[in-house]
Amino acid sequence: MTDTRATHDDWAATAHTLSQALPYFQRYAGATVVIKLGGHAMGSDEAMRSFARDIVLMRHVGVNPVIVHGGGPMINAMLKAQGVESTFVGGKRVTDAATIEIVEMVLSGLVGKRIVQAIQAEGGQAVGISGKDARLMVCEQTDPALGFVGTPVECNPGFLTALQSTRTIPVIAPIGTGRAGETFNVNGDTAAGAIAASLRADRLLLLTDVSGVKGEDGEVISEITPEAIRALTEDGTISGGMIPKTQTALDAIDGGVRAVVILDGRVPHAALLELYTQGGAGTLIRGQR
Ligand SMILES: Nc1ncnc2c1ncn2[C@@H]1O[C@H](COP(=O)(O)OP(=O)(O)O)[C@@H](O)[C@H]1O
Ligand SMILES: CC(=O)N[C@@H](CCC(=O)OP(=O)(O)O)C(=O)O
Repeated sequence: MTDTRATHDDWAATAHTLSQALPYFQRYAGATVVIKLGGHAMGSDEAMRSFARDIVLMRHVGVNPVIVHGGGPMINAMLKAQGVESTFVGGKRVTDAATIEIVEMVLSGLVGKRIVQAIQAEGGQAVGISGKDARLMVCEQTDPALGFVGTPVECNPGFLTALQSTRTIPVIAPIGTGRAGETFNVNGDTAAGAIAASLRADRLLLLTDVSGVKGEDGEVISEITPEAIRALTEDGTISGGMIPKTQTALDAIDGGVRAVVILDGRVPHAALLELYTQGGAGTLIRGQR
């Protein structure tokens, strides 16, 4: 008897939570939300299942989710198996001709398809593409010293909105094409920012393995201004892999994205918490619109 009561109370709590989410469901119905899933945030099969389920739920309540993924640790493992060591400059991998082939194989072939399969296992429809497909991300070389690393200069948002009209969730690997048909390695955060700006997205969520941008005291900053980002980068508080993330946030906002959030993708249901509850965590960078 007591057990039945407890279960009933649990259900009542679940129903209450769902009911509380109504204003958020209404706010984000029809919104475009670009979610960047970093390699460090991907984790176990169970974490991937949970992420995929959340994305399918978002789709069902009217959000247009666009996934852009990373896969740095997976690329490192494959390069190591081939006896190749990578170096990073400002959070970007120095990419020679042999490395770009492995990067493309790992991102488009392995990581992207794993996410597609996970979404489809939860009942969604997803398609794995890279910035080469439909000229989604045309790039210029970022810096000759980085080799085949590209900066997106032109996107194809019309192709993504066409996918949205069939409720298909794009899963995008950060590989770009050059105007002369070269293949470029694009930092996952940079790619997500360019795509979010081209769509004038309502939200860009950068899911990583830290709880947000940390200040000098090591505490997460819940909301940060572009000026503070510049100051913390200059004094070295923001370093390594956090540089492309914060730079992406600034570029995305300049490009018309409403808001960017940098948050911990290892927290279960991180994206749902951010969109559908008051308990959204991480660091918010607000745009102008
Ligand atoms: N000020 C900072 N606040 C938080 N993380 C920082 C900061 N400066 C550097 N970092 C580093 O940035 C890392 C996130 O970047 P990265 O490893 O490239 O993530 P991902 O694989 O998710 O793209 C964190 O794990 C942390 O070590
Ligand atoms: C140019 C560049 O650095 N490209 C990245 C692309 C993958 C990525 O960004 O992965 P995470 O998001 O997991 O870090 C790389 O080669 O690692």
